[in-house]
Amino acid sequence: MLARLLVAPFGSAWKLKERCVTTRRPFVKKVLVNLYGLYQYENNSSIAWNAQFAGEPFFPHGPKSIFISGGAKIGKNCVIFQQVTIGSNTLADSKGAGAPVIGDNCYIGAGAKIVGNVRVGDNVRVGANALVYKDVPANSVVVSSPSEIIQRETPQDNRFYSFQGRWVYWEDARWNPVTDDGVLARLNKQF
Ligand SMILES: CC(=O)SCCNC(=O)CCNC(=O)[C@H](O)C(C)(C)COP(=O)(O)OP(=O)(O)OC[C@H]1O[C@@H](n2cnc3c(N)ncnc32)[C@H](O)[C@@H]1OP(=O)(O)O
Repeated sequence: MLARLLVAPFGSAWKLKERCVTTRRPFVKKVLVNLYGLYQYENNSSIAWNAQFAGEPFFPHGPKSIFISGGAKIGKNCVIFQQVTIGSNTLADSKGAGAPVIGDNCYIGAGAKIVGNVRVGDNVRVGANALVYKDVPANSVVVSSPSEIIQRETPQDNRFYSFQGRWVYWEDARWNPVTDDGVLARLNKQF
């Protein structure tokens, strides 16, 4: 809240980020970078002030829980969902050491992780929760493991929970103790 108020005179956090880059005077730069950092902290994000963007991206759910390394380069007109990481690999002897370079018009789904010295071409779709550590050619879609159904036609009893030594279930917007002896016997047998 405080950071949002302090950022308001700059027009937006994005404009503040640009000022962090263009400001030459060291003391002013330090103040701006710290204010920008506070704003990121309040959003549970860390989009580095010196990460290079060819244009302002669109954050459909706001810049929340998004981590982008200072070494990353990102093209114009990109869409970046929440919980995305675009991160550096800083292990000196690693094959993937370096930071991602992402093209124009990319769409990066929620929770995707793009790490290390990878090139993602223009017009790429990165699926939700994808882990990208190898180059992705332009005009492609990249996803990680598909979801797998491991049981079918087996009703799942998701009602009962063990809490502080008692069995409880959630109903009418509150936790209720299990009192049915039959249910209790079954639950105690299982655990
Ligand atoms: C609160 C909120 O709403 S936040 C919004 C969150 N939404 C997102 O993050 C959207 C991210 N988008 C996705 O993940 C999309 O599914 C995309 C971008 C991967 C879809 O790309 P499309 O080119 O349209 O692919 P399409 O839907 O046709 O699916 C192609 C294949 O990928 C699979 N697939 C789709 N998404 C994923 C994924 N995230 N992970 C793994 N596999 C996936 C599909 O099952 C399909 O498999 P099949 O060919 O074996 O049937």
